[in-house]
Amino acid sequence: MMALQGKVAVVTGAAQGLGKGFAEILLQNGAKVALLDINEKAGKELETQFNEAYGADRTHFYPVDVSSDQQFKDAFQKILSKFGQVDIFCNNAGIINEKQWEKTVSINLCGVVRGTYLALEHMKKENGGQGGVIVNVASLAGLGPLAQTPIYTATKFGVVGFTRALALASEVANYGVRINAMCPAFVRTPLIDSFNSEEQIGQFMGLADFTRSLMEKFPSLEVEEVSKGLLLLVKDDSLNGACLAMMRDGAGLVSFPKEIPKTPVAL
Ligand SMILES: NC(=O)C1=CN([C@@H]2O[C@H](COP(=O)(O)OP(=O)(O)OC[C@H]3O[C@@H](n4cnc5c(N)ncnc54)[C@H](O)[C@@H]3O)[C@@H](O)[C@H]2O)C=CC1
Ligand SMILES: CCC(=O)/C=C/C=C\C[C@@H](O)/C=C/C=C/C=C\[C@@H](O)CCCC(=O)O
Repeated sequence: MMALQGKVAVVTGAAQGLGKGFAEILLQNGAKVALLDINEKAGKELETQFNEAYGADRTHFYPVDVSSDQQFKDAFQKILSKFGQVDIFCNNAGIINEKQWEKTVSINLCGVVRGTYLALEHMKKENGGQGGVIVNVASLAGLGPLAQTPIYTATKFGVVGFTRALALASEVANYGVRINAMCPAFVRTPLIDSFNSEEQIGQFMGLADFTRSLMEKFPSLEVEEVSKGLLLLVKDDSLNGACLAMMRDGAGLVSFPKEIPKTPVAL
């Protein structure tokens, strides 16, 4: 198991919700944490709160829009200057917006790719790196479709596929970096009310009742529960290419079929 004492972690979308919970559990386990978020006010407030709670200079906030290549790269350089290294990188920032769908793709998928590649270039042994672990936050909607949010679903399937492919590349090329995905069901954060918002859901507002039925089938998790899942994926150094599915009735590592299950058809 990876010891976190003295390790340096980066969490995107850290100002609230799951990212805040992930940052806190990493601090509680001895890591230093760089908080990245587009919400500067909330990020600075959280930096103060965490430094008071866990010790001065254990946390630093960096205002970053993960859809901006330059902002992400600039922040990463500042993090290396301040902390000297990055051992853990959690790509968590994400939105639901089916109307501004290119924005959703740029944040949820492209933002994860940007963060992953920044971390990998720094961590991989062939570049003189010390190795490390990257956790990409997908969703259960990256394993099973959410009818009301086809674009959000597409981005989360993309995060799962990208994470699994890069984990395999890391294994084959011996990068010394583990890359895993988190696939939680509904979690009690501000994001969960998106399905009621015409501004975010647009043409799919009529499917709100279907989502409500799904929320009965998959009752909401608490941030604290999901944060324990993050800690597992970070600490268990046997896990690479793992997808942790998390639902109220329990969590488990997804077993992807070696063969594609199919029903034969006559062509
Ligand atoms: N809440 C839920 O039910 C579930 C959420 N997830 C995923 O977990 C991640 C976090 O979601 P929540 O904490 O629930 O959402 P949230 O809306 O509470 O927090 C998201 C955070 O990301 C930040 N953010 C948004 N756009 C950004 C950008 N362009 N650059 C940097 N930061 C940005 C926001 O300012 C906010 O602090 C997302 O990727 C989401 O898809 C996955 C499964 C379930
Ligand atoms: C409708 C989307 C929305 O507005 C609210 C989303 C809330 C949280 C974010 C999302 O990541 C949660 C996804 C939970 C998905 C749960 C189940 C689906 O994957 C359907 C699985 C298909 C099935 O087995 O029924």
